Parts: sequence; C-alpha cells; structure tokens
Amino acid sequence: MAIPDLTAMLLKNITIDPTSDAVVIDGVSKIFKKSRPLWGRLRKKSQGKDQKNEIRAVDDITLTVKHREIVGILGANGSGKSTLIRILSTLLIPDEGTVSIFGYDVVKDESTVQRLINRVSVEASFFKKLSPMENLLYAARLYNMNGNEARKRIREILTRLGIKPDRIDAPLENMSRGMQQKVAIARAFLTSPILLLLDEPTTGLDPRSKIDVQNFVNELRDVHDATILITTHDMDEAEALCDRVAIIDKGRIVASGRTEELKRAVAALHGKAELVSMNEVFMHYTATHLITEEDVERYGSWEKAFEVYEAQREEEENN
Ligand SMILES: Nc1ncnc2c1ncn2[C@@H]1O[C@H](COP(=O)(O)OP(=O)(O)OP(=O)(O)O)[C@@H](O)[C@H]1O
Repeated sequence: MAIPDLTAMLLKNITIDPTSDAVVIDGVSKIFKKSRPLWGRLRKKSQGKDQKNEIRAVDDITLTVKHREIVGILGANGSGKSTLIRILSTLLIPDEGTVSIFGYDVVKDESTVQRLINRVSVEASFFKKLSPMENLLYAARLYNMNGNEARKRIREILTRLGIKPDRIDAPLENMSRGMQQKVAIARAFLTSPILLLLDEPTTGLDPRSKIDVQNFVNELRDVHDATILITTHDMDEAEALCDRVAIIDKGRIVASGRTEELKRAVAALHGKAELVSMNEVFMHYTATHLITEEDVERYGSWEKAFEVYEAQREEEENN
C-alpha cells in the first residue's frame, strides 16, 4: 500500500544528520516545589524551620540515544520517568542541563523539535464523542495527509492493534481505557515520527495487545528508521523490546546497559553462576526494601509486594 512519505513532508526545511545521535541529554535536572496541605504549611511556619520543600524529579541525568535505537527508561512510580519524557517533548523546561534532538535544542529550537517527535502517554487528549476514525482523521489533517490515504492507513493501523472493525466508527467514550490507549498509540504511528517517546504505552493493556504494540514499535524502527525512547514498569517488555535500558531511581540513573549485561553484572554481585532476571536487576538497583518469599506470599505476587513498599516509600517522602 502506498503510504505518503509524511516524514519527508514534516522534515521540509529541517536538516537531519542520520549519523548523529538522536537524543543527547546532558546533566539535566528538574526541580518541583513540594505542595503541602495547608495544615502542614502552618505547622512548618510555627516551627520556624527551614525544611526541604523541593523535589528533584530529574537529578543530573546524562544519556545518549543513537539513531534507530530502542532505549527503555525503567523506574518505579515517582522516579522521574514522565518528567524526563516531558522535558524531551518540550512540555517542561529543564532547570539545569541541556537536551538536543538530532542536534536541535529542546528549549531554543522548540518548534523544530516538536516536528521531530511524537509522544504517547495515558493522558492523550481526544474528542471523546467522536470515533477513533474521526479522531485520527483530525490528527491526519493537522499533518496535511491526504484524506483517502489517511483513512486507509488508519484502518490498517487500528486493525493491526486489534481494534474490531465495528469499534473504529463508534464513539471513543464507549471504549475501555486500554482500547483508548491503543488509539493514542495509533495516532503516534500514523505520523511516523523520527523520535517516538512512549510513556508507559502498554500499561493496562492485555498480553495480546502488548505484543501487538511491541511488534509495531519494532516495525517503526525497522521500516521507518524511527528512534524510540520508552518508559515502562514491565521488565519483560524492556527485555523483549529494548536494545538498552537505563534504570532510574529518585530522578537519577542508577544503572544502564544492555539487559543481558545488567543481568550478568547483578548475578556476579550476588555470587550467582546463572543470570538473574530483570526483576532482580531492577530490585537490586532500586529497592529500599528487600522483598522476601513471605512478602510474595502475603501480597500475591512479587510485583504487588513491590508496589506496596513503593507506595509506603512515596508516602513517607511526602510527609
Ligand atoms: N508538576 C509537578 N509538580 C510537583 N511535583 C511533581 C510534578 N510532576 C511530577 N512531580 C513529582 O516529581 C516526581 C517524579 O514524578 P514523575 O511523574 O516524573 O514520575 P514517574 O516515574 O513518571 O512516575 P509514574 O510511574 O507513577 O508515572 C514525583 O515525586 C512527583 O510527585
């Protein structure tokens, strides 16, 4: 099927050197003010103490992503993944450091960068009364795509992502959250971006749909030369999809490399002959609490126990 060369269209007047790095993040930090309940603020005032009221959501991150690489940012809730993705997509300005996308600075060359990237996140905005087809045609029009070609391509992508034909023309508001997530993913694929930023794209999707999305991500890189940065909690996904991962904890990169390398390194640290799992690697670098077999039994699974301890940690940090 003839697909309009949208990438070429979008890149008119933008020079891209495919041999240069796709993303260069250099010493980037983002600091937020902690918002406190009124009672907490009054109490602090009365105590007259100068308490730390800042969160370094991203703390001195340096990372390079090569053209056509798929890189995973792995971190627990609140570790700074979305903040980093928002900086890359020009939605937030870094307080320290610089980021460039194919040589264009996210602050100084904001509008150029916006034409090179596409971000998918759970907060995707859609017209909920309209159907997936109508929403995606609207997006296609923004990118000057030919209507008939766009219609064909949209149907193809939505079908590939497992959306049933009768749902393609039905209102989005009647679809499950997972299905709406797939429409958000379809929108990013429709415009074949040079750099795709996927912020937890498969959270909430069933296993079959996860695989559909992962296959599509691979295809985008293999066929359309895209570079992909993906945040995820899902270690299997990271292993299946990413050439390289960076583990982030409290805004800092605590480990990075190929999954195989990290598994070998952690196994060696634990004195094990065979490779450990990616879950163990993740725990090794991020856990504040060692999860025991009793915890797994008590909470039903390793992931559930991890979530419970992370929630406790977050609560402690916010108090
Ligand atoms: N606009 C904001 N104002 C104040 N604090 C913020 C803001 N955005 C994020 N934070 C804080 O920054 C830290 C990092 O948040 P971020 O959303 O980047 O984490 P995350 O790793 O994406 O988490 P999750 O997996 O839950 O989406 C958290 O402590 C969060 O509460």
